[in-house]
Amino acid sequence: MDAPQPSGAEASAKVIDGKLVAQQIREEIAAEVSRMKDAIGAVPGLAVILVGDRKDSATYVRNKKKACEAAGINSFEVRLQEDSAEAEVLKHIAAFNDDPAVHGILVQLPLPKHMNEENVLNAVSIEKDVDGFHPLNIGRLAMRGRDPLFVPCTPKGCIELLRRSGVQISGKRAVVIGRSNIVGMPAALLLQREDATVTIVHSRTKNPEEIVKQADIVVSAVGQSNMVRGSWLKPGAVVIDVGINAVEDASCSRGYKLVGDVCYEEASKVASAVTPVPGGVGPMTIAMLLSNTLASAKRIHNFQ
Ligand SMILES: Nc1nc2c(c(=O)[nH]1)N[C@@H](CN(C=O)c1ccc(C(=O)N[C@@H](CCC(=O)O)C(=O)O)cc1)CN2
Ligand SMILES: [Mg+2]
Repeated sequence: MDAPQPSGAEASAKVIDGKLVAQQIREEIAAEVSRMKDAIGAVPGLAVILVGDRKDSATYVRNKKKACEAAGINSFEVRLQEDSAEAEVLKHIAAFNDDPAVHGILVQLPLPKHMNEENVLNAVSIEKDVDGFHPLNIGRLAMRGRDPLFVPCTPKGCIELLRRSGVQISGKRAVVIGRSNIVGMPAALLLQREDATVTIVHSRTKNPEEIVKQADIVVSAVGQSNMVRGSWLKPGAVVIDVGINAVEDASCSRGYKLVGDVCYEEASKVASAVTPVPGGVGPMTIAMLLSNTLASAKRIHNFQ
């Protein structure tokens, strides 16, 4: 899409409906899982390890399990107490690495502070690393001519949303705001692999708004509500808002509402397309996890 360029105050960006796209992808995956089961009798399996009692993590894990069920994917779950030893997590990872019914393993993040995230992520077999967080998979993402076995789900979801919305990436200027290991860095690498010219803006960047203003595609993943203003955006830019920030709102039954990093009202007057929060990138994360799990099972069973 070489987007129409909204200019006046009335202009309204296209809403990129991540919930709808994710649902379509989940249906495609369910059909593939069924085709695989019918053809070779094998069903993809996802193992999830959850440590501690964070409510948000428990919700994400529950939603992953439900999504697996709906797609016909088997799921296995291990829940450990907050004060469990790191060795306990490593023991479960080793067992899942050896289990032929398991094609994907993920450890829900963040881990409790006393655990070394790097040790834990390194322990997942790269062949089952459906979160794409193993350093070998991330390293391959960063290299030309090398392909990772898996790509992290949220950044993969951003690219898939752009692709399915008809947004051309090749040759465009992309700015990624934020440099986290799970979103910002892999998103920048993926955009670069799609032949965008990529700049990363981070907490030490001087005049971030001037850099963001040059972007045809903006991916924001910082976790600061309404940080990116309409005035930061180039008219016609495509905005992918990865931030999920809770802000107090007494009119909501749970006492807060979720907003993104981008001031949505302002952005929708300047951008050509924008993802909402909630209902934008978030649902794509789980759809991409199912996609990686199916791909892993197909790879392991040599099924096309
Ligand atoms: N091992 C991992 N840990 C974490 C990941 C990950 O990909 N792998 N990502 C996030 C959490 N996450 C999945 O784990 C996740 C976040 C958000 C959503 C989502 O659908 N969000 C909804 C809003 C949900 C709500 O109402 O609270 C949306 O944006 O519309 C799905 C998955 C950190 N940890
Ligand atoms: Mg950051």
